[in-house]
Amino acid sequence: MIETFATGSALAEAAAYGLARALADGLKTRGRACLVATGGRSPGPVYERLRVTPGLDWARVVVTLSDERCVAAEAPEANARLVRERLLAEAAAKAHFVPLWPKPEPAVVEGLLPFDAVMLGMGEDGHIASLLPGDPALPRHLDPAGAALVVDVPPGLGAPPLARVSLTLRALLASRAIFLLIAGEAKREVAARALAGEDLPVRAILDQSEVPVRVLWSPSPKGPS
Ligand SMILES: O=C(O)[C@H](O)[C@@H](O)[C@H](O)[C@H](O)COP(=O)(O)O
Repeated sequence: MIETFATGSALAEAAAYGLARALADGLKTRGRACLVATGGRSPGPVYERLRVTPGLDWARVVVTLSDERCVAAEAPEANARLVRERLLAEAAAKAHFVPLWPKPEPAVVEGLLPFDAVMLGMGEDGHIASLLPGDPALPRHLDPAGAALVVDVPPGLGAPPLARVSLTLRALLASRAIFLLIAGEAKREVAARALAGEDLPVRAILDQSEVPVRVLWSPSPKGPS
C-alpha cells in the first residue's frame, strides 16, 4: 500500500508523472482537467517537475488547493504563494488558479467536481489538508456525506497556528485519484497506524475504496528535493 522511494527526488519524479497522467486523461476524455494542489514542504519539487510536462495543455487545466491559511495571497504562509511560485510558471503559467481564500462561492467549487487529482501531505498528527485534530468540528468535516465542500478552521490548531480554510472529506473524495506524499520515518509510522485502524484524519482517505489512493513515501524527513 505504501510505495517506497529511495530518495525524495525519485518520489517527486513519480508523483509528477502520475499527476501528469491523471491530468492528461482528463484533458483527453473531458477536454478539461482539475488539480487540487496542497501546501507543506513535500509538493514544491513535484510542482517543479509537473510544470514542465511535455504536451500538457495547461490552458485547459484548473488548479485549486486542498487548504489555505487565511492570509494575503502574497504572504509567505499562503499556499497560493507556493503554488504560484513553484507550479504556475513556465508552461503551467497558463493554468487557471482558483484560490480558496477568500473562500469561493460553494457553486464555484461544486463546478470543479469531480477533480482529476488531489495531492495531499500529512502531518505527524495524521492531519490531511487542514482537517486538524483538536478542531471540534472535525467529525463533521470528515463525514463523507457532509453538506459542506469548503470549511473554516479556527486558529491555534495547525503549524503555523493561523485560521485556515479546508476542503472537507466529501470534497477530497470527489476525485478520480488521490496522491498522498509523505516523508520520514515518523510519518511512515503514522500512516501505518492509520492503516491499522487508528482514528486519525488520514484514515478517512486510506480506509475507503471509492477513490484510488497512492501513498508515496521517501525516507528524507525534509521531503523531496
Ligand atoms: O497547508 C498545509 O500545511 C498543508 O496543506 C498540510 O496539510 C500539509 O500538507 C501537511 O502538513 C504535510 O506537510 P509536509 O509536506 O511538510 O509534510
